[in-house]
Parts: sequence; structure tokens; C-alpha cells
Amino acid sequence: MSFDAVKIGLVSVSDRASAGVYQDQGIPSLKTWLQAALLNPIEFVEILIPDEQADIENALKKLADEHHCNLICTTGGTGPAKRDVTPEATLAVANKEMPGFGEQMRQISLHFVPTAILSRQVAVIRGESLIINLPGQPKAIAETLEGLKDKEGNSLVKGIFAAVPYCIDLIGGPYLETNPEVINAFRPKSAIRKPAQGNA
Ligand SMILES: Nc1ncnc2c1ncn2[C@@H]1O[C@H](COP(=O)(O)OP(=O)(O)OP(=O)(O)O)[C@@H](O)[C@H]1O
Ligand SMILES: Nc1nc2c(c(=O)[nH]1)N[C@H]1C(S)=C(S)[C@@H](COP(=O)(O)O)O[C@H]1N2
Repeated sequence: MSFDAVKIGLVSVSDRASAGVYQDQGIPSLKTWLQAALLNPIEFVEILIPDEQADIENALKKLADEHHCNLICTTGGTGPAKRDVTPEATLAVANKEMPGFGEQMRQISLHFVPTAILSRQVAVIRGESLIINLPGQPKAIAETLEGLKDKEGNSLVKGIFAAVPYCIDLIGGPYLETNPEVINAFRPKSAIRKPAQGNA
């Protein structure tokens, strides 16, 4: 069985990582999680930038309009601090807002930290790209994408990635399939693609 290829843009927004004060862990954490979660072959396009609204907007436009990324994940710059402007940049390049992603991420994160409500993360559609903001703490990436599980690995609070494959279907992207040990994608029955009938 073959899987559609997917192109994913990764944007790490961090003053200190982009200045070399510390090594960026945002992009490696995103890549590690996405490679474990998706069965599709992935082409990543990576950008590390400081917390500057114009830089973030340019990065998002480039990934959506020139690279035609199906999914774009940002990490960092979602909080209340003066230089946190990732949600403003994301909304500035949006065709459509997808408020459910931010609402669900804050719900999930409350199970990990009481400061979850300080993240102003948003998700939007630009063209044929779904853009999702994730918080900057590297551990927050897996927490929000995957959700909360018990010791046996049963899902207690669903991660937002459960809704990403169907969202990508609806905007005309590739058919994403996930590793159920990491995350179960949900699609309405009518949208589930049957495995191709082989001759063997
Ligand atoms: N890209 C990153 N790589 C490694 N660690 C990070 C990264 N972004 C954030 N962190 C860690 O998470 C903490 C909280 O993230 P936050 O986004 O609030 O950082 P910040 O104070 O805005 O600083 P900066 O933009 O310089 O990363 C940081 O203090 C840092 O320890
Ligand atoms: N899952 C999860 N969400 C989280 C956190 C976290 O550690 N885990 N940190 C919170 C904190 S302390 C802040 S200030 C906000 C914003 O973080 P950012 O500015 O790094 O994007 O995300 C919040 N959401």
C-alpha cells in the first residue's frame, strides 16, 4: 500500500534560538513527533526566525504560496510577552480562522500546566495550507498534538492532530494516515479511503 506524499513547513519563532544563545529544539521536536505520527512520506521545509511579525508573516506566505505546504506548524511566540506576536502574524496571512484548534489546545494544555491559558495560539487556512500555532516550550509540541494518555497509552484527552488529516482532505491536500500508537486520525465514515484492491 502506498501513501500520498505530504509537504510540511516548520517555523520556530525564538529570539534566543535564532541568535544562537541556545540550540533550537522547536524544529527537531516537531520533526520527531510528525515522523512518528505519520505513515506518509514527508518533505519538511524548515525556518528559524526571531519574534518579528514581518519575518513570521513572510515565512508563512513563503511556505504556503511558494512551497505549497499542506501543513505549517509554528512553535513559540504565542504568549502575552511584548515580543510574542506569532498569533498576530498568523491571523494577518489568514483566509479563514479555525478557532477549534486553539480552543482544544488550551483545554489539553490545562492538563499539563495551569499557565495553558496564557497561550494565544490560533490556527488558520491560507490557500491550501493549514497553519497551526504551537507553544514554544519544546515539550508542549507533543502534548498539544498528541493529547493526554493514561499509563496504558489510552487517550484521555484527544490531541489536536486527530482532526488534522480530515481538515487537510477538506482543503484539497494529500490523504494523511497516522500511526495509531501515536494518534488516531478521525474521519467521518464517508471520507475514509478504502485500501486499494491488489491482484495478489
Ligand atoms: N526554539 C526553542 N528551542 C529550545 N528551547 C526553547 C525554544 N523556544 C522556547 N524554549 C524554551 O521554552 C521556554 C519558554 O518559551 P518562550 O517561547 O516563552 O521563550 P521566550 O521567553 O519567548 O524566549 P525566546 O523567544 O528567546 O525563545 C524558554 O525560556 C526556553 O527555555
Ligand atoms: N502543553 C503546554 N502548553 C503550554 C505550556 C506548556 O508547557 N505545555 N506552556 C504555557 C506557557 S507557560 C505559556 S507562557 C504559553 C505561551 O508560550 P509561548 O510564548 O512559548 O508560545 O504557552 C502555554 N502553553
